[in-house]
Amino acid sequence: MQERHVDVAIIGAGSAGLGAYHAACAHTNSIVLIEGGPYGTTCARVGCMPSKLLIAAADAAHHARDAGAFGIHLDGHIRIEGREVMARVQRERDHFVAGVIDSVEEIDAAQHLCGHAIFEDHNTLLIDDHTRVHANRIVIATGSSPDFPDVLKAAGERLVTNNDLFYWDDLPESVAVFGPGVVGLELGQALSRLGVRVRMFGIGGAVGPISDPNIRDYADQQFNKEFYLDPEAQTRNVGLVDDRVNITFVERNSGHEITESFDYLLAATGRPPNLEGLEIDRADLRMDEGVPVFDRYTLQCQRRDGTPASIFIAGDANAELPLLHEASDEGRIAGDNAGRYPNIRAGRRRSMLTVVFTDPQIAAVGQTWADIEKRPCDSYAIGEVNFEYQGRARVMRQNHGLLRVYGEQGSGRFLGAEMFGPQAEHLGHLLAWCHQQHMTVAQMLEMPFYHPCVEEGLRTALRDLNACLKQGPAMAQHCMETGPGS
Ligand SMILES: Cc1cc2nc3c(=O)[nH]c(=O)nc-3n(C[C@H](O)[C@H](O)[C@H](O)COP(=O)(O)OP(=O)(O)OC[C@H]3O[C@@H](n4cnc5c(N)ncnc54)[C@H](O)[C@@H]3O)c2cc1C
Ligand SMILES: NC(=O)c1ccc[n+]([C@@H]2O[C@H](COP(=O)([O-])OP(=O)(O)OC[C@H]3O[C@@H](n4cnc5c(N)ncnc54)[C@H](O)[C@@H]3O)[C@@H](O)[C@H]2O)c1
Repeated sequence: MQERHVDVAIIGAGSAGLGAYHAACAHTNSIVLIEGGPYGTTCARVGCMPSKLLIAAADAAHHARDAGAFGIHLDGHIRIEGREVMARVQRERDHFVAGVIDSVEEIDAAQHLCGHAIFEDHNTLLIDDHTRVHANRIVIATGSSPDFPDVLKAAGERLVTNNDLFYWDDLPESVAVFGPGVVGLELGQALSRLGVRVRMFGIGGAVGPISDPNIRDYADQQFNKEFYLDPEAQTRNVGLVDDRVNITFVERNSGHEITESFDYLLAATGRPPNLEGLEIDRADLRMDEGVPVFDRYTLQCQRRDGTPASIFIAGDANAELPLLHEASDEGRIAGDNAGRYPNIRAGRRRSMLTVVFTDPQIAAVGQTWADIEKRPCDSYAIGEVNFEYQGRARVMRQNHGLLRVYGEQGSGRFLGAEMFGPQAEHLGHLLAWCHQQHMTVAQMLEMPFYHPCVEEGLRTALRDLNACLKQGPAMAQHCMETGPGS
Protein backbone atom coordinates (compact mmCIF):
# COMPACT_ATOMS: atom_id res chain seq x y z
CA MET A 1 0.00 0.00 0.00
CA GLN A 2 1.45 3.35 -1.07
CA GLU A 3 1.10 6.26 1.36
CA ARG A 4 0.60 9.76 -0.10
CA HIS A 5 0.27 13.07 1.70
CA VAL A 6 -1.41 15.97 -0.12
CA ASP A 7 -3.01 19.31 0.61
CA VAL A 8 -6.11 18.59 -1.52
CA ALA A 9 -7.67 15.34 -2.72
CA ILE A 10 -10.55 15.48 -5.21
CA ILE A 11 -12.73 12.40 -5.65
CA GLY A 12 -14.16 12.23 -9.19
CA ALA A 13 -12.78 13.65 -12.44
CA GLY A 14 -16.15 14.71 -13.87
CA SER A 15 -17.22 18.27 -14.65
CA ALA A 16 -17.25 19.29 -10.97
CA GLY A 17 -14.00 17.47 -10.13
CA LEU A 18 -12.09 18.97 -13.06
CA GLY A 19 -13.36 22.45 -12.13
CA ALA A 20 -12.27 21.83 -8.54
CA TYR A 21 -8.84 20.66 -9.66
CA HIS A 22 -8.14 23.78 -11.73
CA ALA A 23 -9.36 26.13 -8.98
CA ALA A 24 -7.31 24.37 -6.28
CA CYS A 25 -4.19 24.60 -8.47
CA ALA A 26 -4.20 28.39 -7.93
CA HIS A 27 -3.29 27.70 -4.28
CA THR A 28 -1.16 24.56 -4.19
CA ASN A 29 0.40 21.91 -6.41
CA SER A 30 0.03 19.28 -3.70
CA ILE A 31 -3.17 17.84 -5.23
CA VAL A 32 -4.46 14.47 -6.28
CA LEU A 33 -7.46 13.93 -8.57
CA ILE A 34 -8.92 10.44 -8.10
CA GLU A 35 -11.10 8.76 -10.75
CA GLY A 36 -12.68 5.34 -10.35
CA GLY A 37 -14.32 5.01 -13.77
CA PRO A 38 -13.48 5.95 -17.36
CA TYR A 39 -12.35 9.52 -17.96
CA GLY A 40 -14.54 11.73 -20.13
CA THR A 41 -17.33 12.94 -17.73
CA THR A 42 -20.96 11.91 -17.56
CA CYS A 43 -21.92 14.98 -19.60
CA ALA A 44 -19.82 14.03 -22.62
CA ARG A 45 -20.01 10.24 -22.38
CA VAL A 46 -23.60 9.35 -21.44
CA GLY A 47 -25.36 12.62 -20.57
CA CYS A 48 -25.87 16.08 -22.08
CA MET A 49 -24.00 15.59 -25.34
CA PRO A 50 -25.11 12.17 -26.66
CA SER A 51 -28.70 12.94 -25.60
CA LYS A 52 -28.67 16.17 -27.58
CA LEU A 53 -27.14 14.32 -30.55
CA LEU A 54 -30.00 11.80 -30.50
CA ILE A 55 -32.49 14.68 -30.20
CA ALA A 56 -30.89 16.43 -33.19
CA ALA A 57 -31.51 13.32 -35.33
CA ALA A 58 -35.09 13.13 -34.01
CA ASP A 59 -35.65 16.80 -34.89
CA ALA A 60 -34.45 16.14 -38.44
CA ALA A 61 -36.97 13.29 -38.78
CA HIS A 62 -39.73 15.44 -37.30
CA HIS A 63 -39.07 18.36 -39.66
CA ALA A 64 -38.97 16.00 -42.65
CA ARG A 65 -42.36 14.57 -41.64
CA ASP A 66 -43.81 18.02 -41.05
CA ALA A 67 -42.53 19.55 -44.30
CA GLY A 68 -45.72 18.64 -46.20
CA ALA A 69 -47.67 21.14 -44.12
CA PHE A 70 -45.53 23.88 -45.74
CA GLY A 71 -46.15 22.49 -49.23
CA ILE A 72 -42.74 20.83 -49.31
CA HIS A 73 -43.22 17.18 -50.24
CA LEU A 74 -40.40 14.70 -49.86
CA ASP A 75 -42.38 12.24 -52.07
CA GLY A 76 -42.75 8.78 -50.73
CA HIS A 77 -41.76 8.13 -47.17
CA ILE A 78 -38.84 9.18 -45.03
CA ARG A 79 -36.41 6.39 -44.22
CA ILE A 80 -34.66 6.34 -40.88
CA GLU A 81 -31.49 4.24 -40.85
CA GLY A 82 -31.06 3.39 -37.18
CA ARG A 83 -27.46 2.27 -37.66
CA GLU A 84 -26.53 5.58 -39.27
CA VAL A 85 -28.34 7.54 -36.56
CA MET A 86 -26.47 5.72 -33.80
CA ALA A 87 -23.16 5.87 -35.69
CA ARG A 88 -23.38 9.69 -35.85
CA VAL A 89 -24.38 9.92 -32.18
CA GLN A 90 -21.34 7.81 -31.25
CA ARG A 91 -18.92 9.54 -33.61
CA GLU A 92 -19.78 13.00 -32.31
CA ARG A 93 -19.98 11.76 -28.71
CA ASP A 94 -16.46 10.30 -29.06
CA HIS A 95 -15.26 13.68 -30.31
CA PHE A 96 -16.57 15.39 -27.14
CA VAL A 97 -15.18 12.65 -24.88
CA ALA A 98 -11.78 12.90 -26.57
CA GLY A 99 -11.71 16.64 -25.85
CA VAL A 100 -12.21 15.97 -22.14
CA ILE A 101 -9.61 13.18 -22.10
CA ASP A 102 -7.08 15.50 -23.77
CA SER A 103 -7.64 18.03 -20.98
CA VAL A 104 -7.12 15.30 -18.33
CA GLU A 105 -3.91 14.21 -20.04
CA GLU A 106 -2.54 17.72 -19.64
CA ILE A 107 -2.63 17.21 -15.87
CA ASP A 108 0.70 16.23 -14.30
CA ALA A 109 0.67 12.40 -14.03
CA ALA A 110 1.68 12.66 -10.35
CA GLN A 111 -1.53 14.54 -9.70
CA HIS A 112 -4.01 11.92 -10.85
CA LEU A 113 -4.75 8.53 -9.54
CA CYS A 114 -6.96 5.74 -10.95
CA GLY A 115 -9.13 3.80 -8.55
CA HIS A 116 -12.25 3.84 -6.43
CA ALA A 117 -11.95 6.01 -3.32
CA ILE A 118 -13.49 5.25 0.05
CA PHE A 119 -13.15 7.20 3.28
CA GLU A 120 -11.03 5.75 6.07
CA ASP A 121 -11.60 8.81 8.27
CA HIS A 122 -12.17 12.56 7.88
CA ASN A 123 -8.78 13.16 6.26
CA THR A 124 -7.86 9.76 4.84
CA LEU A 125 -8.94 7.93 1.68
CA LEU A 126 -8.22 4.41 0.50
CA ILE A 127 -7.90 4.01 -3.25
CA ASP A 128 -8.73 0.40 -4.18
CA ASP A 129 -6.12 -1.66 -2.37
CA HIS A 130 -3.10 0.23 -3.69
CA THR A 131 -2.91 3.73 -2.14
CA ARG A 132 -3.76 5.49 1.10
CA VAL A 133 -4.14 9.25 0.61
CA HIS A 134 -3.76 11.53 3.64
CA ALA A 135 -5.38 14.81 2.58
CA ASN A 136 -5.67 18.02 4.56
CA ARG A 137 -8.78 18.86 2.52
CA ILE A 138 -11.08 16.70 0.37
CA VAL A 139 -13.57 17.59 -2.39
CA ILE A 140 -16.32 15.03 -3.00
CA ALA A 141 -17.28 15.31 -6.70
CA THR A 142 -18.53 11.79 -7.33
CA GLY A 143 -21.59 12.64 -9.47
CA SER A 144 -24.80 10.60 -9.60
CA SER A 145 -25.94 7.33 -11.18
CA PRO A 146 -29.22 5.95 -12.49
CA ASP A 147 -31.29 4.08 -9.93
CA PHE A 148 -34.51 2.10 -10.37
CA PRO A 149 -36.97 0.16 -8.22
CA ASP A 150 -36.49 -3.60 -7.85
CA VAL A 151 -39.70 -4.35 -9.77
CA LEU A 152 -38.04 -3.20 -13.01
CA LYS A 153 -35.22 -5.71 -12.57
CA ALA A 154 -37.65 -8.36 -13.88
CA ALA A 155 -36.73 -7.02 -17.34
CA GLY A 156 -33.32 -8.69 -16.89
CA GLU A 157 -30.80 -7.85 -19.60
CA ARG A 158 -33.48 -5.91 -21.46
CA LEU A 159 -33.38 -3.26 -18.71
CA VAL A 160 -31.26 -0.31 -19.88
CA THR A 161 -30.40 3.17 -18.62
CA ASN A 162 -28.78 6.18 -20.24
CA ASN A 163 -25.46 4.44 -19.55
CA ASP A 164 -26.34 1.78 -22.16
CA LEU A 165 -28.60 3.45 -24.73
CA PHE A 166 -25.94 5.52 -26.51
CA TYR A 167 -23.91 2.35 -27.14
CA TRP A 168 -26.70 0.73 -29.20
CA ASP A 169 -25.62 -0.09 -32.77
CA ASP A 170 -29.14 0.24 -34.10
CA LEU A 171 -32.52 1.62 -33.05
CA PRO A 172 -34.90 -0.95 -31.58
CA GLU A 173 -38.53 -1.39 -32.64
CA SER A 174 -39.98 -0.54 -29.21
CA VAL A 175 -39.02 0.83 -25.79
CA ALA A 176 -41.04 1.17 -22.58
CA VAL A 177 -39.77 4.20 -20.66
CA PHE A 178 -40.23 4.28 -16.89
CA GLY A 179 -39.91 7.81 -15.49
CA PRO A 180 -41.22 10.87 -17.40
CA GLY A 181 -38.53 13.02 -15.77
CA VAL A 182 -35.93 14.97 -17.69
CA VAL A 183 -34.02 11.95 -18.99
CA GLY A 184 -37.17 9.97 -19.81
CA LEU A 185 -38.88 12.79 -21.71
CA GLU A 186 -35.81 13.80 -23.72
CA LEU A 187 -34.85 10.27 -24.73
CA GLY A 188 -38.41 8.92 -25.00
CA GLN A 189 -39.59 11.66 -27.36
CA ALA A 190 -36.41 11.41 -29.44
CA LEU A 191 -36.81 7.64 -29.84
CA SER A 192 -40.48 8.09 -30.72
CA ARG A 193 -39.63 10.63 -33.43
CA LEU A 194 -37.05 8.21 -34.77
CA GLY A 195 -39.81 5.66 -35.36
CA VAL A 196 -39.46 3.62 -32.16
CA ARG A 197 -42.76 2.59 -30.51
CA VAL A 198 -42.63 4.29 -27.11
CA ARG A 199 -44.84 3.96 -24.04
CA MET A 200 -43.95 6.10 -21.05
CA PHE A 201 -45.00 5.34 -17.47
CA GLY A 202 -44.71 7.65 -14.46
CA ILE A 203 -45.84 7.77 -10.87
CA GLY A 204 -47.32 10.64 -8.93
CA GLY A 205 -48.36 12.72 -11.95
CA ALA A 206 -45.07 14.56 -12.59
CA VAL A 207 -44.14 15.58 -16.14
CA GLY A 208 -40.46 16.55 -16.26
CA PRO A 209 -39.51 19.24 -13.75
CA ILE A 210 -42.74 21.23 -14.34
CA SER A 211 -44.36 22.24 -11.05
CA ASP A 212 -47.00 24.66 -12.43
CA PRO A 213 -50.14 22.50 -12.79
CA ASN A 214 -51.50 24.45 -15.80
CA ILE A 215 -48.27 23.94 -17.70
CA ARG A 216 -47.92 20.32 -16.59
CA ASP A 217 -51.43 19.48 -17.83
CA TYR A 218 -50.76 21.21 -21.15
CA ALA A 219 -47.48 19.33 -21.59
CA ASP A 220 -49.11 16.02 -20.67
CA GLN A 221 -51.71 16.51 -23.43
CA GLN A 222 -49.18 17.71 -25.98
CA PHE A 223 -46.77 14.80 -25.46
CA ASN A 224 -49.71 12.39 -25.69
CA LYS A 225 -50.32 13.59 -29.25
CA GLU A 226 -46.99 11.98 -30.13
CA PHE A 227 -46.56 8.99 -27.81
CA TYR A 228 -48.39 7.24 -24.99
CA LEU A 229 -47.53 8.91 -21.68
CA ASP A 230 -49.27 8.17 -18.41
CA PRO A 231 -47.76 10.22 -15.57
CA GLU A 232 -49.82 8.27 -13.01
CA ALA A 233 -49.52 4.82 -14.52
CA GLN A 234 -50.98 1.71 -12.97
CA THR A 235 -48.43 -0.90 -13.94
CA ARG A 236 -49.49 -4.39 -12.95
CA ASN A 237 -46.54 -6.49 -14.03
CA VAL A 238 -43.11 -6.39 -15.65
CA GLY A 239 -41.67 -9.64 -16.95
CA LEU A 240 -39.26 -11.15 -19.46
CA VAL A 241 -40.83 -13.49 -22.04
CA ASP A 242 -38.79 -14.90 -24.95
CA ASP A 243 -36.14 -12.23 -24.42
CA ARG A 244 -38.72 -9.44 -24.65
CA VAL A 245 -40.12 -7.21 -21.91
CA ASN A 246 -43.82 -7.78 -21.26
CA ILE A 247 -45.59 -5.00 -19.42
CA THR A 248 -49.13 -5.25 -18.11
CA PHE A 249 -50.70 -1.89 -17.37
CA VAL A 250 -54.06 -0.16 -17.16
CA GLU A 251 -54.47 1.77 -20.39
CA ARG A 252 -54.98 5.42 -19.50
CA ASN A 253 -57.95 6.23 -21.72
CA SER A 254 -59.92 2.98 -21.84
CA GLY A 255 -59.20 1.83 -18.27
CA HIS A 256 -58.58 -1.67 -19.67
CA GLU A 257 -55.72 -3.82 -18.50
CA ILE A 258 -53.47 -4.68 -21.42
CA THR A 259 -50.13 -6.40 -21.93
CA GLU A 260 -47.62 -5.07 -24.43
CA SER A 261 -44.27 -6.43 -25.45
CA PHE A 262 -41.13 -4.30 -25.92
CA ASP A 263 -37.53 -4.74 -27.01
CA TYR A 264 -36.23 -2.77 -24.02
CA LEU A 265 -37.27 -1.15 -20.76
CA LEU A 266 -35.50 2.19 -20.29
CA ALA A 267 -35.30 3.06 -16.59
CA ALA A 268 -35.19 6.85 -16.14
CA THR A 269 -36.49 6.89 -12.60
CA GLY A 270 -33.92 9.25 -11.08
CA ARG A 271 -30.23 9.65 -10.37
CA PRO A 272 -29.24 9.63 -6.69
CA PRO A 273 -25.77 10.92 -5.78
CA ASN A 274 -22.82 8.49 -5.74
CA LEU A 275 -22.23 8.51 -2.00
CA GLU A 276 -23.12 4.97 -0.96
CA GLY A 277 -19.90 3.40 -2.18
CA LEU A 278 -17.78 6.03 -0.41
CA GLU A 279 -18.08 4.64 3.15
CA ILE A 280 -19.09 8.20 3.94
CA ASP A 281 -20.18 7.29 7.46
CA ARG A 282 -16.47 7.13 8.35
CA ALA A 283 -15.96 10.77 7.28
CA ASP A 284 -17.57 12.26 10.42
CA LEU A 285 -20.02 14.39 8.41
CA ARG A 286 -23.44 15.66 9.46
CA MET A 287 -25.95 14.07 7.08
CA ASP A 288 -29.47 14.93 5.97
CA GLU A 289 -31.39 12.29 4.01
CA GLY A 290 -28.19 10.53 3.04
CA VAL A 291 -26.40 13.67 1.75
CA PRO A 292 -23.82 15.68 3.73
CA VAL A 293 -25.13 19.00 5.05
CA PHE A 294 -23.29 21.75 3.17
CA ASP A 295 -23.29 25.52 2.63
CA ARG A 296 -24.39 26.26 -0.95
CA TYR A 297 -22.13 29.35 -1.18
CA THR A 298 -18.90 27.74 0.08
CA LEU A 299 -19.76 24.05 -0.60
CA GLN A 300 -18.24 23.29 2.82
CA CYS A 301 -19.67 20.34 4.78
CA GLN A 302 -20.16 20.15 8.55
CA ARG A 303 -18.72 17.63 10.99
CA ARG A 304 -21.23 15.64 13.05
CA ASP A 305 -20.79 18.06 15.96
CA GLY A 306 -21.73 20.99 13.67
CA THR A 307 -18.21 22.45 13.39
CA PRO A 308 -16.89 23.22 9.87
CA ALA A 309 -15.39 20.24 8.05
CA SER A 310 -12.33 20.27 5.79
CA ILE A 311 -14.48 18.43 3.23
CA PHE A 312 -16.36 20.11 0.36
CA ILE A 313 -19.01 18.64 -1.94
CA ALA A 314 -19.78 19.72 -5.51
CA GLY A 315 -21.86 18.76 -8.55
CA ASP A 316 -24.47 15.99 -8.72
CA ALA A 317 -22.92 14.49 -5.57
CA ASN A 318 -24.67 17.09 -3.39
CA ALA A 319 -28.05 16.48 -5.11
CA GLU A 320 -28.99 20.17 -5.12
CA LEU A 321 -29.24 21.11 -8.80
CA PRO A 322 -27.90 18.23 -10.90
CA LEU A 323 -27.07 20.33 -13.95
CA LEU A 324 -23.86 20.76 -15.87
CA HIS A 325 -23.32 24.50 -15.34
CA GLU A 326 -24.06 24.11 -11.63
CA ALA A 327 -21.53 21.24 -11.38
CA SER A 328 -18.85 23.43 -13.02
CA ASP A 329 -19.62 26.43 -10.79
CA GLU A 330 -19.72 24.33 -7.66
CA GLY A 331 -16.53 22.51 -8.59
CA ARG A 332 -14.70 25.81 -8.98
CA ILE A 333 -16.01 27.16 -5.65
CA ALA A 334 -15.26 23.91 -3.79
CA GLY A 335 -11.77 23.61 -5.31
CA ASP A 336 -10.94 27.24 -4.58
CA ASN A 337 -12.05 26.85 -0.96
CA ALA A 338 -10.24 23.52 -0.52
CA GLY A 339 -7.13 25.28 -1.82
CA ARG A 340 -7.43 28.38 0.38
CA TYR A 341 -8.80 26.57 3.50
CA PRO A 342 -9.27 27.67 6.30
CA ASN A 343 -9.63 31.16 4.76
CA ILE A 344 -12.69 30.21 2.69
CA ARG A 345 -14.93 32.50 0.62
CA ALA A 346 -18.55 32.52 -0.51
CA GLY A 347 -18.78 31.86 -4.26
CA ARG A 348 -21.11 33.49 -6.76
CA ARG A 349 -24.30 31.48 -7.34
CA ARG A 350 -26.38 32.24 -10.40
CA SER A 351 -30.13 32.44 -10.85
CA MET A 352 -31.68 29.01 -11.28
CA LEU A 353 -32.14 28.01 -14.92
CA THR A 354 -33.13 24.60 -16.18
CA VAL A 355 -33.97 23.61 -19.75
CA VAL A 356 -35.36 20.33 -21.05
CA PHE A 357 -34.65 19.72 -24.73
CA THR A 358 -37.98 18.20 -25.68
CA ASP A 359 -40.20 19.74 -28.38
CA PRO A 360 -41.77 21.97 -27.21
CA GLN A 361 -38.98 22.64 -24.75
CA ILE A 362 -39.44 23.06 -21.02
CA ALA A 363 -37.73 25.79 -18.98
CA ALA A 364 -37.82 26.98 -15.38
CA VAL A 365 -36.20 30.16 -14.06
CA GLY A 366 -35.67 31.62 -10.59
CA GLN A 367 -38.57 30.76 -8.31
CA THR A 368 -40.88 28.12 -9.74
CA TRP A 369 -44.60 27.76 -9.14
CA ALA A 370 -43.78 25.31 -6.31
CA ASP A 371 -41.80 28.11 -4.58
CA ILE A 372 -44.37 30.82 -5.34
CA GLU A 373 -47.38 28.92 -4.03
CA LYS A 374 -45.78 28.78 -0.57
CA ARG A 375 -46.07 32.59 -0.37
CA PRO A 376 -49.17 34.38 0.97
CA CYS A 377 -51.54 34.48 -2.02
CA ASP A 378 -51.79 38.31 -2.02
CA SER A 379 -48.00 38.69 -2.29
CA TYR A 380 -47.57 37.58 -5.90
CA ALA A 381 -49.26 37.62 -9.31
CA ILE A 382 -49.06 35.43 -12.40
CA GLY A 383 -48.93 36.52 -16.05
CA GLU A 384 -49.44 34.12 -18.92
CA VAL A 385 -49.17 33.66 -22.66
CA ASN A 386 -50.53 30.79 -24.70
CA PHE A 387 -48.30 30.22 -27.72
CA GLU A 388 -51.15 28.85 -29.84
CA TYR A 389 -52.00 32.43 -30.78
CA GLN A 390 -48.44 33.75 -31.01
CA GLY A 391 -47.55 35.07 -34.46
CA ARG A 392 -44.02 33.87 -35.09
CA ALA A 393 -44.66 30.54 -33.38
CA ARG A 394 -47.64 30.08 -35.71
CA VAL A 395 -45.56 31.02 -38.78
CA MET A 396 -43.13 28.21 -37.87
CA ARG A 397 -45.85 25.70 -36.90
CA GLN A 398 -44.43 25.71 -33.38
CA ASN A 399 -47.51 27.32 -31.83
CA HIS A 400 -47.95 25.05 -28.85
CA GLY A 401 -47.29 25.81 -25.22
CA LEU A 402 -47.73 28.01 -22.25
CA LEU A 403 -45.44 30.48 -20.45
CA ARG A 404 -46.32 31.64 -16.94
CA VAL A 405 -44.30 34.43 -15.29
CA TYR A 406 -44.42 35.23 -11.59
CA GLY A 407 -43.97 38.67 -9.99
CA GLU A 408 -44.02 40.21 -6.53
CA GLN A 409 -46.88 42.48 -5.51
CA GLY A 410 -45.74 45.88 -4.26
CA SER A 411 -42.14 45.79 -5.54
CA GLY A 412 -43.10 44.65 -9.06
CA ARG A 413 -39.99 42.41 -8.99
CA PHE A 414 -39.78 39.50 -11.42
CA LEU A 415 -39.64 36.32 -9.32
CA GLY A 416 -39.46 33.48 -11.81
CA ALA A 417 -41.14 31.55 -14.61
CA GLU A 418 -42.06 28.16 -15.94
CA MET A 419 -42.55 27.41 -19.60
CA PHE A 420 -43.43 24.67 -22.06
CA GLY A 421 -43.17 26.15 -25.51
CA PRO A 422 -41.10 27.16 -28.53
CA GLN A 423 -37.50 28.25 -28.01
CA ALA A 424 -37.74 27.90 -24.24
CA GLU A 425 -33.95 27.48 -24.12
CA HIS A 426 -33.58 31.06 -25.37
CA LEU A 427 -36.50 32.70 -23.54
CA GLY A 428 -35.28 30.93 -20.40
CA HIS A 429 -31.88 32.58 -20.74
CA LEU A 430 -33.41 36.05 -21.19
CA LEU A 431 -35.57 35.52 -18.13
CA ALA A 432 -32.71 34.13 -16.03
CA TRP A 433 -30.52 37.11 -16.93
CA CYS A 434 -33.30 39.52 -15.87
CA HIS A 435 -33.86 37.52 -12.68
CA GLN A 436 -30.19 37.68 -11.76
CA GLN A 437 -30.25 41.46 -12.29
CA HIS A 438 -33.20 41.66 -9.83
CA MET A 439 -35.22 43.51 -12.47
CA THR A 440 -38.83 44.55 -12.07
CA VAL A 441 -41.39 43.48 -14.65
CA ALA A 442 -41.71 47.13 -15.73
CA GLN A 443 -37.93 47.31 -16.35
CA MET A 444 -38.07 44.13 -18.39
CA LEU A 445 -40.81 45.65 -20.53
CA GLU A 446 -38.55 48.64 -21.28
CA MET A 447 -36.21 46.30 -23.21
CA PRO A 448 -36.48 46.05 -27.02
CA PHE A 449 -38.67 43.33 -28.56
CA TYR A 450 -38.28 42.71 -32.28
CA HIS A 451 -41.17 41.84 -34.61
CA PRO A 452 -42.04 39.13 -35.49
CA CYS A 453 -40.25 37.06 -32.83
CA VAL A 454 -41.24 34.48 -30.24
CA GLU A 455 -39.94 37.00 -27.67
CA GLU A 456 -43.10 39.00 -28.35
CA GLY A 457 -44.97 36.17 -26.64
CA LEU A 458 -42.78 36.74 -23.60
CA ARG A 459 -43.71 40.42 -23.74
CA THR A 460 -47.40 39.49 -23.74
CA ALA A 461 -46.91 37.39 -20.60
CA LEU A 462 -44.94 40.21 -18.93
CA ARG A 463 -47.65 42.76 -19.81
CA ASP A 464 -50.26 40.45 -18.39
CA LEU A 465 -48.18 40.09 -15.22
CA ASN A 466 -47.59 43.84 -14.96
CA ALA A 467 -51.35 44.44 -15.19
CA CYS A 468 -51.98 41.82 -12.48
CA LEU A 469 -49.36 43.54 -10.32
CA LYS A 470 -51.35 46.78 -10.85
CA GLN A 471 -48.26 48.39 -12.41
CA GLY A 472 -49.55 48.61 -15.97
CA PRO A 473 -52.75 48.83 -18.05
CA ALA A 474 -55.15 45.93 -18.41
CA MET A 475 -54.37 43.66 -21.37
CA ALA A 476 -56.15 44.47 -24.65
CA GLN A 477 -57.64 41.35 -26.28
CA HIS A 478 -56.72 41.99 -29.92
CA CYS A 479 -54.01 44.64 -29.85
CA MET A 480 -52.46 45.36 -33.27
CA GLU A 481 -50.27 48.15 -31.92
CA THR A 482 -47.09 46.08 -32.27
CA GLY A 483 -47.96 44.06 -35.35
CA PRO A 484 -50.11 41.00 -36.11
CA GLY A 485 -49.75 37.97 -33.86
CA SER A 486 -47.37 39.69 -31.48
C1 LIG B 1 -28.95 11.61 -20.12
C2 LIG B 1 -28.51 12.87 -19.40
C3 LIG B 1 -28.62 14.09 -20.06
C4 LIG B 1 -28.23 15.26 -19.42
N1 LIG B 1 -28.37 16.43 -20.09
C5 LIG B 1 -28.04 17.57 -19.48
C6 LIG B 1 -28.18 18.81 -20.15
O1 LIG B 1 -28.62 18.87 -21.30
N2 LIG B 1 -27.81 19.93 -19.50
C7 LIG B 1 -27.35 19.91 -18.21
O2 LIG B 1 -27.06 20.98 -17.65
N3 LIG B 1 -27.19 18.74 -17.56
C8 LIG B 1 -27.52 17.59 -18.15
N4 LIG B 1 -27.35 16.41 -17.50
C9 LIG B 1 -26.78 16.44 -16.14
C10 LIG B 1 -25.23 16.57 -16.18
O3 LIG B 1 -24.72 15.58 -17.03
C11 LIG B 1 -24.68 16.41 -14.77
O4 LIG B 1 -25.27 17.38 -13.92
C12 LIG B 1 -23.17 16.59 -14.72
O5 LIG B 1 -22.55 15.77 -15.66
C13 LIG B 1 -22.64 16.25 -13.32
O6 LIG B 1 -21.25 16.39 -13.27
P1 LIG B 1 -20.46 15.82 -12.01
O7 LIG B 1 -19.04 16.26 -12.13
O8 LIG B 1 -21.17 16.13 -10.76
O9 LIG B 1 -20.52 14.23 -12.16
P2 LIG B 1 -19.76 13.26 -13.20
O10 LIG B 1 -19.41 13.90 -14.48
O11 LIG B 1 -20.59 12.02 -13.24
O12 LIG B 1 -18.39 12.94 -12.47
C14 LIG B 1 -18.31 12.14 -11.32
C15 LIG B 1 -17.09 11.25 -11.44
O13 LIG B 1 -16.80 10.67 -10.17
C16 LIG B 1 -16.33 9.35 -10.37
N5 LIG B 1 -16.52 8.63 -9.10
C17 LIG B 1 -17.70 8.35 -8.48
N6 LIG B 1 -17.47 7.74 -7.29
C18 LIG B 1 -16.11 7.64 -7.17
C19 LIG B 1 -15.26 7.10 -6.16
N7 LIG B 1 -15.74 6.58 -5.04
N8 LIG B 1 -13.93 7.13 -6.38
C20 LIG B 1 -13.41 7.68 -7.50
N9 LIG B 1 -14.17 8.22 -8.48
C21 LIG B 1 -15.50 8.20 -8.31
C22 LIG B 1 -17.20 8.83 -11.51
O14 LIG B 1 -16.58 7.74 -12.16
C23 LIG B 1 -17.31 10.08 -12.40
O15 LIG B 1 -16.30 10.09 -13.39
C24 LIG B 1 -27.70 15.21 -18.10
C25 LIG B 1 -27.56 13.98 -17.45
C26 LIG B 1 -27.98 12.83 -18.09
C27 LIG B 1 -27.81 11.51 -17.38
N1 LIG C 1 -31.74 19.00 -20.11
C1 LIG C 1 -31.15 18.83 -18.94
O1 LIG C 1 -30.67 19.76 -18.32
C2 LIG C 1 -31.06 17.45 -18.33
C3 LIG C 1 -31.28 16.32 -19.10
C4 LIG C 1 -31.23 15.09 -18.48
C5 LIG C 1 -30.94 15.01 -17.12
N2 LIG C 1 -30.71 16.12 -16.41
C6 LIG C 1 -30.46 16.07 -14.96
O2 LIG C 1 -30.44 14.74 -14.51
C7 LIG C 1 -31.29 14.64 -13.38
C8 LIG C 1 -31.85 13.25 -13.32
O3 LIG C 1 -32.81 13.07 -14.36
P1 LIG C 1 -33.86 11.87 -14.30
O4 LIG C 1 -34.79 12.06 -15.40
O5 LIG C 1 -33.12 10.60 -14.15
O6 LIG C 1 -34.56 12.09 -12.90
P2 LIG C 1 -35.83 12.98 -12.53
O7 LIG C 1 -35.83 13.02 -11.05
O8 LIG C 1 -35.87 14.22 -13.32
O9 LIG C 1 -37.07 12.10 -13.03
C9 LIG C 1 -37.36 10.83 -12.52
C10 LIG C 1 -38.81 10.54 -12.87
O10 LIG C 1 -39.07 9.18 -12.61
C11 LIG C 1 -40.32 9.08 -11.95
N3 LIG C 1 -40.32 7.81 -11.23
C12 LIG C 1 -39.70 7.49 -10.08
N4 LIG C 1 -39.94 6.20 -9.77
C13 LIG C 1 -40.74 5.70 -10.75
C14 LIG C 1 -41.33 4.43 -11.00
N5 LIG C 1 -41.16 3.43 -10.16
N6 LIG C 1 -42.09 4.28 -12.10
C15 LIG C 1 -42.27 5.30 -12.96
N7 LIG C 1 -41.72 6.53 -12.78
C16 LIG C 1 -40.98 6.72 -11.68
C17 LIG C 1 -40.37 10.32 -11.07
O11 LIG C 1 -41.69 10.60 -10.67
C18 LIG C 1 -39.81 11.34 -12.04
O12 LIG C 1 -40.81 11.85 -12.88
C19 LIG C 1 -32.34 15.71 -13.58
O13 LIG C 1 -32.86 16.14 -12.34
C20 LIG C 1 -31.62 16.79 -14.29
O14 LIG C 1 -31.13 17.72 -13.39
C21 LIG C 1 -30.78 17.35 -17.00
